[in-house]
Amino acid sequence: MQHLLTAGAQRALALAELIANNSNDQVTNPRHLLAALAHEESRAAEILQSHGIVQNLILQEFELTLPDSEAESDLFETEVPLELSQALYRFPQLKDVLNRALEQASQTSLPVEIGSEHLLWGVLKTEGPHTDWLVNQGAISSDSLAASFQGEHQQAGDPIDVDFAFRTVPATVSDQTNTFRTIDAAANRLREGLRVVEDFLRFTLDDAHLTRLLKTTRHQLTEALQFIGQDSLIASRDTLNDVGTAISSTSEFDRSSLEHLVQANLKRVQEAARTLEEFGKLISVEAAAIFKQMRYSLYTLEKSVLTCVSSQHRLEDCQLYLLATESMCHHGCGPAIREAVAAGVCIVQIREKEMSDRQLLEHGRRAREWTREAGAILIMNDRPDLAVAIDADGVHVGQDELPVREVRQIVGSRRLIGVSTHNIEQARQAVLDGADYIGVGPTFTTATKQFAEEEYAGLDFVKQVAAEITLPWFAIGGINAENLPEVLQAGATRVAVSGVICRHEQPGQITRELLDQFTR
Ligand SMILES: Cc1ncc(COP(=O)(O)OP(=O)(O)O)c(N)n1
Ligand SMILES: Cc1nc(C(=O)O)sc1CCOP(=O)(O)O
Ligand SMILES: [Mg+2]
Repeated sequence: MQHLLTAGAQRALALAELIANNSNDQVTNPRHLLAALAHEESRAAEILQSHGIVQNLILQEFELTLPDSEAESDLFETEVPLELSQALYRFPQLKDVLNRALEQASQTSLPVEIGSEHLLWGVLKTEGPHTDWLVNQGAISSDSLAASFQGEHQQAGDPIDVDFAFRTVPATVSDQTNTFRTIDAAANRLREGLRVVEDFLRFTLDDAHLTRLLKTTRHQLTEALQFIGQDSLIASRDTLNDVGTAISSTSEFDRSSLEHLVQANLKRVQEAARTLEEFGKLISVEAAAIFKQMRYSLYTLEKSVLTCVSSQHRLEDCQLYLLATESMCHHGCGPAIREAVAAGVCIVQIREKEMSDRQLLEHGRRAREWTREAGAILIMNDRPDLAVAIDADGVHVGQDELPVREVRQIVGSRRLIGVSTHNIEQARQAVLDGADYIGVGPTFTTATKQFAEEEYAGLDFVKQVAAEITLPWFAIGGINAENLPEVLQAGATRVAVSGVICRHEQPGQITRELLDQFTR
């Protein structure tokens, strides 16, 4: 439910803020607001004057000063309607005043915007030196003010100059309470679900990148709830009477694996975010917008977490990846691929830049046979369409080629999509885009592909990825039997090579030498 403040009430709050600043006070308090309410020709000022209380008296009593006239005239420029939740956020020390003002504004049969007279009511209802002083000074208290709201002007049908503005949305106090209760319950569900997912990311997956993404979601929740008002949520909480707490579905206890558990909790937090978004719309548009963003982040997180888990299974024993190019091999690709997979390479990429589509199709079909016989994974470089045509297990794309989302449309959900990355931002993004594995390089100088000097990402990039990414990744670029120990030392557990195997007289033998190093 949104509660707008009338223009007069907004001006009073803004002026109170200026008075606080001018008086070197850190935060705006009820005395600043009282001085502001007495200032302009609003209903509140009228009421105060009718009790003999004028602005100068307040300023003197509480040693406050007004801002200069230029700053003050800026207040009349305010055009954007201010919502109660925003005011609560902006004026934390006026929280009680604003909540009291809302209570009073909600007393009428039709909901009203919160006007200056409601703020005055809130000021009078909030204990402090100002309430005692007001009683002594002009015998004005919340009780004496009650009449102004209850009968007088409404019964007379005399629309005296108040800044009421009637709204057409029906609202009852009980509707409000129920909305807050719903939001409170959904926020708790979301928080609990996020905690389960976070523990999985930290202790099972041990993924710093995804853990950070989850933390951002947690901060978004806190930020959005500030627009709603924590106090309203706690005030509306009624756990004993919440029928939901007594219901537990059997599916709640049906968790067959860690993967299932994390997926169930990711679904739970998405549902909670949707509830927050929908009910949040009734309280604050800002909060609802943040809840919506959260929901999308949670979809991305779900996709990334599940892809990560499933790719780790699919590429579990894949330490060495061969990029095979016909022209680089001594006796053609066939012997190189067959020998390499027999020696333990478990993933092969067809990387041909010179072949026509027809040649590539034929070559790809042969490679499919060689790899299938050996139980190895086959990836097509650059061409999602040909990956499908030869029934490859996946496709590899670079930063300038089709994005993952488009490639997925072509290759379907089961085929692997690999993405080349050359810096940590690209690596993080590839994880969020739904890549099944990433290439991380170039690590060392290579004769296989041309890179400018500044394009070499080196071992530092390998170390960065090792520190935060658990989606399977392959260090690549100039890796050979001599420098492989350094790459493994930097944190790589998987490596992709081309020249070192393709250009070798005995591809099987060098494959074994490379693989031996993983077990040392
Ligand atoms: C495993 C792996 N990593 C990186 C690449 C490089 O791909 P890309 O940047 O698209 O360059 P080309 O190989 O297409 O020249 C790769 N192919 N495989
Ligand atoms: C094709 C390719 N892509 C790279 C990248 O960093 O994206 S490095 C590279 C060359 C890999 O071959 P070799 O093992 O012979 O150096
Ligand atoms: Mg490419």
